[in-house]
Amino acid sequence: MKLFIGCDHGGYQLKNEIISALNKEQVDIEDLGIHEQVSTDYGPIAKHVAELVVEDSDARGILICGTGIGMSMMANKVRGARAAVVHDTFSAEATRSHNDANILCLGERVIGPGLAIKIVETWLQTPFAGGRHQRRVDYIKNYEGKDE
Ligand SMILES: O=C[C@H](O)[C@H](O)[C@H](O)COP(=O)(O)O
Repeated sequence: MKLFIGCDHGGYQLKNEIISALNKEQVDIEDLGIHEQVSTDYGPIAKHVAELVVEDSDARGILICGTGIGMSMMANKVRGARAAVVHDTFSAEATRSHNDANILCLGERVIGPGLAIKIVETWLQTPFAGGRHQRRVDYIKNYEGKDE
């Protein structure tokens, strides 16, 4: 699976810990920065990751800032992006199986690395369940006028 990952300064340490923890044989990670701990606006990073994710239906994205919130707000402006802020494993599973989220947003200032890595693993491993959820996700897709 192709995985695009990005962060601002608020998520820089957690991004590096997640990259270190992931199995590189299972995920092809592309780190879109930032690459040093300097104050950085989250908007352009979120836009970049989201645009790459929506171009490839098999790709996923992870965006990390202080809270995950700014990243999710920006990413969800990109047509085809379904970004979700998640800070527990139940929601990590649900946002994949029910919502077919293609971008996971995390807040380094909200949770520790142990839980964050568990959330990422759960989120990457959980398939979309389809069925009744397909109709609901299709409603979102139809609203934004994008056919996938
Ligand atoms: O949603 C926004 C993110 O959490 C940012 O990482 C945060 O707002 C950055 O704040 P500051 O510039 O005070 O470090």
